[in-house]
Amino acid sequence: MTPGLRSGEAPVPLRLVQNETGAVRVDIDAKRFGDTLVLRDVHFSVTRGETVALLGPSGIGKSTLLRIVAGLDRDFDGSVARPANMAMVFQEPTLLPWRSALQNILLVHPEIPERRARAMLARVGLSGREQAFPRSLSLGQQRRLALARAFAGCPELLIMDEPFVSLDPALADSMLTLTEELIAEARPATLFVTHARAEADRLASRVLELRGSPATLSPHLI
Ligand SMILES: Nc1ncnc2c1ncn2[C@@H]1O[C@H](COP(=O)(O)OP(=O)(O)OP(=O)(O)O)[C@@H](O)[C@H]1O
Repeated sequence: MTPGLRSGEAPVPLRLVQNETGAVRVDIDAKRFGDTLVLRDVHFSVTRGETVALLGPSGIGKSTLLRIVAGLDRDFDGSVARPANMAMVFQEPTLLPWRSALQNILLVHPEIPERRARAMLARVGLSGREQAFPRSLSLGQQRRLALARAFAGCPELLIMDEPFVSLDPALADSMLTLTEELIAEARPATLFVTHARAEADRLASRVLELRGSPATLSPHLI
């Protein structure tokens, strides 16, 4: 029997389909690494304009879940329906070191006009730094550039993996405010991982928590 299924149920074919509504539908029956079952019966949706925080202890499977939702890991039992236009923000800014701030946006979004890339840089407070290389930017500026790049393509789905971790409190606060504003403008379906309950309470309209071994979802209303 396919793992994660109850007796009598038909196996769900592995598929990753495009969702035209801008919403995300996640149905993970099982995710294994080798013989180890990491995720079991993880089912949830995120609608367009909704921000959902994903909490859980270290090593429980949060990043694994994000990678499945993003389509980076297709080796699981179940299905994910998501919009095609997606952006990801990681703990590290993951910028191209030998490209200018402007090129870091345009190379990822060849479809947008240069004026939009410049406008996004201005929107995140990097006006005048268009030709700067990432290493000449402060960590806060690099994170702002990563946000500008994520939002430049008007994503329908935004996935963030601990985007504010290891920032000093003042910088984390200003990044949170900027992210809140950008999300309010673009209204993507947003799913983000955090260890900080305060971040979840501030940004998210709903909190999901992974618990147990193998991990499954325990929903919380806030
Ligand atoms: N590529 C892999 N191969 C084998 N095991 C893996 C792989 N990636 C993750 N794991 C294991 O899967 C489990 C979940 O890992 P994951 O990184 O998703 O946890 P996490 O909740 O994001 O942790 P953290 O909060 O520390 O980042 C862990 O036990 C990890 O060791």
